[in-house]
Amino acid sequence: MDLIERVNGHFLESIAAKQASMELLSPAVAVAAEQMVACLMNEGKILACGNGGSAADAQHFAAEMVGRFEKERPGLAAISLATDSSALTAIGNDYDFDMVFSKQVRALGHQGDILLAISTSGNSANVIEAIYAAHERGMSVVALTGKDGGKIGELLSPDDLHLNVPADRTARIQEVHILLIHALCDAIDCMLLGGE
Ligand SMILES: O=C(CO)[C@@H](O)[C@H](O)[C@H](O)[C@H](O)COP(=O)(O)O
Ligand SMILES: [Zn+2]
Repeated sequence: MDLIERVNGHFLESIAAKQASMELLSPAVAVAAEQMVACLMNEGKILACGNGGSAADAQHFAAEMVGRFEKERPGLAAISLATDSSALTAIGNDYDFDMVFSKQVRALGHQGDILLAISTSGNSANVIEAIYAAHERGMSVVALTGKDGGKIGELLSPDDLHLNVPADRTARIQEVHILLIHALCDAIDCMLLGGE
């Protein structure tokens, strides 16, 4: 087996997924960034959640909000719900793993906050529960999914935004998700600080 060919295949597939996503999702990313800026300027915050690679994405996003992305600016209010190992293990152990994010949303979320829900399949039960909890709290949802959007695609409300990556392979969807997250960070900074 030619491993270089195989690696080239990953690059080509990733490029194709990104090209298709650009054509489909750029306007929705701009709207999501506008909603996030409005939320942050109104004393709101963004809660982010996901499993596995998407947990890393939630943490990555929150770090770039609270710290910085590319430009110097005051920190912005965002929390990864996938990062506190004590909360995750306590809720998972004492209640149910399906509740690890929703319990945190109910504890921390307020009307006007935004939930950034990340799931490549759109079917992770704990992310779905977090969306129910966000709706209950009067929060809107920005959902990053892939494949057919899964159950998440069906339960979003008209106030929510669905960024569904048109790809089937989890790795490719994750690669587009991190690009979408960086594009969101850049658009938020551009609105707050002006573009160069
Ligand atoms: O990073 C990867 C695969 O690339 C895995 O860790 C993956 O994130 C996990 O299997 C997740 O549990 C998948 O959940 P989801 O994206 O379907 O919500
Ligand atoms: Zn991965």
